[in-house]
Amino acid sequence: MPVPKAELHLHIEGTLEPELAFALAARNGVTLPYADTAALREAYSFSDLQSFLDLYYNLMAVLRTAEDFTELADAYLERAAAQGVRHAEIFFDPQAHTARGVPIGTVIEGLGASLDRSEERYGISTRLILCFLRDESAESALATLEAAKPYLRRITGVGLDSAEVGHPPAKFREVYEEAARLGLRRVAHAGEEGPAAYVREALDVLGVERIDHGLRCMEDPELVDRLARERIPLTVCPFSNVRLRVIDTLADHPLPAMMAAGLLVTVNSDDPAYFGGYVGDNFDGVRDALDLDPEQLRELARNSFLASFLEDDEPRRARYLSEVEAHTFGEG
Ligand SMILES: Nc1ncnc2[nH]cnc12
Ligand SMILES: [Zn+2]
Repeated sequence: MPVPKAELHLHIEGTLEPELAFALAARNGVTLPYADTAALREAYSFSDLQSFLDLYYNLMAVLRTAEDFTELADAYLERAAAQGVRHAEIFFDPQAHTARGVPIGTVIEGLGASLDRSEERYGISTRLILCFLRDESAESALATLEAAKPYLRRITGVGLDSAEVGHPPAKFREVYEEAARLGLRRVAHAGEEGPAAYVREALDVLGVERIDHGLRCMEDPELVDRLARERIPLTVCPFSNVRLRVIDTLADHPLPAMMAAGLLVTVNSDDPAYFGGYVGDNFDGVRDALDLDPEQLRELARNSFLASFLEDDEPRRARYLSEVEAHTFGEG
């Protein structure tokens, strides 16, 4: 049995498996530039973040109706449940859909229909985090937040993703200020390909409560001390880091060094359909490649709930944490 865990860094569009992509393409009359699922899978060889993003955005063309988004989320939740996920805080990229003429309401209500029955069907509590594309303009991010206002009851927080280098967090100061005024939680990708300075800026200028990835903080010991002291969670994605060539191999991953430095790190899957595994696979991968012992794995699982946005339901968080403490580690 896999250890109970929360997944806090998961792009729902990154769970689009080739089989579902082809099924949706057929249903929606979209032609994909790949002969079949095997040919598509062969394209999953990336040289960096941008080479992945190009394919990731192109494949979204198959997502058109609310039902498509519902099916996408259902498929993720079913897989996540099988890997021990009890709570999921799910990113989505509205601008990638509105740019193709899919209304934001279609996206949010489609995802929402799946999330509404997630607990009952899959035993997973959920939150939704709206991400701004940092390679689009600040004005576009503001317009996206404005368009999301009728749906805010479904949205817990905002995030920042897409091509990092050259798009520093400060570009989005205004939209994060507005998100804070609306009572939204704030996170941002930083220090994935971009420098440690972007991590600092996300904290100081955007007021984020969690850093997504954050790996490159390790180049700045003062920043590491601060992140540890302030208990700022880092949502690390080991398979993603290897596939996007942020690190060479899993055995080189700084995860153990991050834990030893006292950082509140969590393990996540990022875009599991593209990077070779879901969150339980990432746990197994780091366990094997980095020789993590059961107490380290328990710490990672515990951290996932401590770092989650469950402040509105502390009894639930306490229940999940006691499941972690009661877990017996065997092979998983
Ligand atoms: N790993 C990642 N980094 C930045 N943007 C993303 N969008 C989806 N996955 C991403
Ligand atoms: Zn990500």
